Amino acid sequence: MVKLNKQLLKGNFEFPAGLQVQEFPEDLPEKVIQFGEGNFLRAFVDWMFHRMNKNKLFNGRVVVVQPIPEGLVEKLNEQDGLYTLILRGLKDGEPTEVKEIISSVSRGINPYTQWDEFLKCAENPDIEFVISNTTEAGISYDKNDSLDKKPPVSFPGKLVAYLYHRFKYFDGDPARGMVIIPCELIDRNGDNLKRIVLQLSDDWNLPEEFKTWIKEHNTFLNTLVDRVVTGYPKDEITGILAKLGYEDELVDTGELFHLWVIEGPQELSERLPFTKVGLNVIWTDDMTPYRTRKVRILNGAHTSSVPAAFLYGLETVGEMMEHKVMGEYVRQIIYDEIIPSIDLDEKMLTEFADSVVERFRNPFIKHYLISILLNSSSKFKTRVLPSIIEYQKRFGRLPEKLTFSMAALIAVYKDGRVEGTSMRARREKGEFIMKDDLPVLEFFEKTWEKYDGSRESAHEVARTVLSNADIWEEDLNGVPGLTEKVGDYLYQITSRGIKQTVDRLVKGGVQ
Ligand SMILES: NC(=O)c1ccc[n+]([C@@H]2O[C@H](COP(=O)([O-])OP(=O)(O)OC[C@H]3O[C@@H](n4cnc5c(N)ncnc54)[C@H](O)[C@@H]3O)[C@@H](O)[C@H]2O)c1
Ligand SMILES: O=P(O)(O)OC[C@@H](O)[C@@H](O)[C@H](O)[C@H](O)CO
Repeated sequence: MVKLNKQLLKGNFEFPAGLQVQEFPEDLPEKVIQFGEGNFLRAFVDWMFHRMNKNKLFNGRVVVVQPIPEGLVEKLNEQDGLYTLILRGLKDGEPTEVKEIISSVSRGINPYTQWDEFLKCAENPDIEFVISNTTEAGISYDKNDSLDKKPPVSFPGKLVAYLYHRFKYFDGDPARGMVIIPCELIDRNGDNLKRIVLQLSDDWNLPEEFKTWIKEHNTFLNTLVDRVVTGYPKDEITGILAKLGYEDELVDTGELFHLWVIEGPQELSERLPFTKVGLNVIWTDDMTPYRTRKVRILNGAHTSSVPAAFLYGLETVGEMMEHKVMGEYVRQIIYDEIIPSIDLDEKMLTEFADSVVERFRNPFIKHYLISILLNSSSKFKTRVLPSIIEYQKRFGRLPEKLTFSMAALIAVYKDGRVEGTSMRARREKGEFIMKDDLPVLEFFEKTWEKYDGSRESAHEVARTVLSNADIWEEDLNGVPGLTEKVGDYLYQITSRGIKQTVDRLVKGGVQ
């Protein structure tokens, strides 16, 4: 089979009907440097730049930097930055599939083997924007990082190296400051990235003038992204490629829905005219309500329902939503516990929740529970725990199902064995590989080893887990009633099994 690359676009290859293909944009300059080549950015930001280019609006391309040693830039370069994006869902009630070859990526750079090439991008005056999505783990301060490492280990370290090179090359020219737009799903991603960039600049004794240039002439924006991206469609790839007629190792899939909230000055919306091509991008001066709504309802519902659904034996979000018990469990969690815990307009929250339920039910995408389970402990802290704590404060009692969801998450690690950097764990249906931070996996392995099957021992597991301030940033045994309830649920899950426990919980029978 022929491979997707620019020759294919330039030649007479007969692309299948229904696939949108643009002329290869050879002459467009690179205007964006992007840290991260993952599924999400390719199905979201790069798709947006592509849409603008198609409408002759942005007229620029994205040079993609691989943030860690392993990644996809080699494959990206083999395909001249091209890949096929398949978006699926209901549009005006009709099943819709949009297939398109995305051509906004100019090339990929691996800074581990192409450090000079990476720095050369800092010398390019056309490159004005930095985009990133390096997972929640990416925007973190590493005090051992160093400018002498080529490249520095962390993403913020690489960004400092880039900005410092630019600062020196353009002699501190204020006009060469960058607009930095992170997409990581952490609270106030732009503010946090800026804080770490300045901290590293201090640690590395970089000149005061550089730090002033960062503060005064570079803009760090806070953003919130929303689109379910299901990535490479491993189950259906043979059929998809047969229909496309060419080989593409970077096929990406996701839902039709998208929303990008950017907290930033209106004048930037002129330089980044996403809305002019109908993209759902909101420029605002306060993204907090959007973030609270999305992270607590959509991500919170995922993170609180997936452990139980996965232990139950289900595989995808779609299956979970259509399941008689689990589907009801998710709805009860959203409407009876998460929404009442949030201090925002209830009507607005309910409308958003309705749309989330519909998106979760999207029958045209396969969102695997196991991929949502990845790094669940840190996600639980930011996405679910605030709902538990705030519900407790508002109503003087714990939300049953969210509290149970904590026990279900702890139960996922039961009898798991750490192997290398992941854990071999077991549900009724069979073995699976659980991925989380290594210290977290080791902690759960050790904690469960002491379990003897008794109620007291289940309470001890709950007490030990809740006391781990490295995971929760506080000792959660201080939350009234939490240890007791989580311990009870752990005992029920391990003695009766997950199915019976959830079934009774949903029908209001467990206590
Ligand atoms: N997939 C979705 O539906 C979706 C939707 C919204 C937001 N997100 C966010 O996007 C993130 C990435 O999702 P994805 O689907 O693109 O995953 P992916 O695995 O395809 O890509 C992950 C990217 O992060 C980089 N990365 C991983 N660990 C890193 C580290 N420690 N330091 C620096 N870079 C690191 C990788 O190099 C890669 O570029 C997720 O963490 C999620 O919070 C995903
Ligand atoms: O991508 P993660 O692993 O951070 O979280 C899993 C899902 O909750 C997430 O991908 C959502 O589908 C997404 O945030 C929707 O915008």
